[in-house]
Amino acid sequence: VHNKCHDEYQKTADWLMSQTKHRPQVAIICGSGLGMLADALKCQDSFAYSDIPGFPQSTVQGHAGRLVFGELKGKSCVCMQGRFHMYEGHSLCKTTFPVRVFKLLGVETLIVTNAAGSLADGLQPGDIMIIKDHVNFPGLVGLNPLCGPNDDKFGPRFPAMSGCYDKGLRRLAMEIGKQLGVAGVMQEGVYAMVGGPNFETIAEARLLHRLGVDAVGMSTAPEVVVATHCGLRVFGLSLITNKCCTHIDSDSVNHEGVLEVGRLRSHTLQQLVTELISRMEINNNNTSNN
Ligand SMILES: O=P(O)(O)O[C@H]1O[C@H](CO)[C@@H](O)[C@H]1O
Ligand code: HPA
Repeated sequence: VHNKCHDEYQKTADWLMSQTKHRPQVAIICGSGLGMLADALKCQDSFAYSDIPGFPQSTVQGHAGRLVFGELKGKSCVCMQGRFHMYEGHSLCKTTFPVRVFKLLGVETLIVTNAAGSLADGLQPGDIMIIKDHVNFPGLVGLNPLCGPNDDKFGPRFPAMSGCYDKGLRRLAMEIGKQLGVAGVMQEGVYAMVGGPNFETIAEARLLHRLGVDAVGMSTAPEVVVATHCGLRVFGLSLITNKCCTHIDSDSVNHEGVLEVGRLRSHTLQQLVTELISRMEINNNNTSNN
């Protein structure tokens, strides 16, 4: 366990607030190949992760490694173009570092996105799965970012995780999907995080299927656990980029194919996220000074 102390999150938050006038209410974490979600932001201030004190570095193709602040439909946002994964060798505390920084910046709602493989018969590549719940496999065996001394300033020792994907936002997203004419490729489902970086074996994919998992990936759960612990409202979506290999003659999966589906679906995802942010209610009084 490599816990960070409160001061380390605060230092990074203070540095960011000294560099930008934006005071974000909503944070977005872009999944593999989904960095274009930041393109819709107006009046951008952007920072390379390598320039931000305390920030880890992105090492995965399809994750640019840039933090972008900006306005979207009257709301102040911050967007991570590139997330951190456990398989990159980061401690879980590092993979989730930005989430607590967002909390200190005044963010109220976290939108997490990811690329994921489908195990459900009804989910095809290109479909959008609204995450209704998750199975945190690394977490179940103790690989959890909340392990170690609890920081009571962020949240309780034993946080509840039932209901961590906000029901109101899920409902709103489905409604927006209908209005955008993409409801046919949208459904709710359960996401499971595995450690990666290898894609699943056939036996592993079959096991996940039998366990009732709809989509699988190598991220998201730790970020959502840390966000829920510190009281952020969470919305999550998976872009289904491939079917998991459940038979010897299934097409095999590769990262290039994963990124390609992201490119094909970029416009729809951008519309969906933009509308969701535009129509979600924000309770705090934080507004950008820009
Ligand atoms: O979860 P994101 O970051 O979207 O990326 C997914 O895509 C990559 C594999 O192609 C893995 O990193 C997996 O987790
Ligand atoms: O099939 C997959 N498995 C795990 N992670 C993934 N990320 C995209 N597709 C997959």
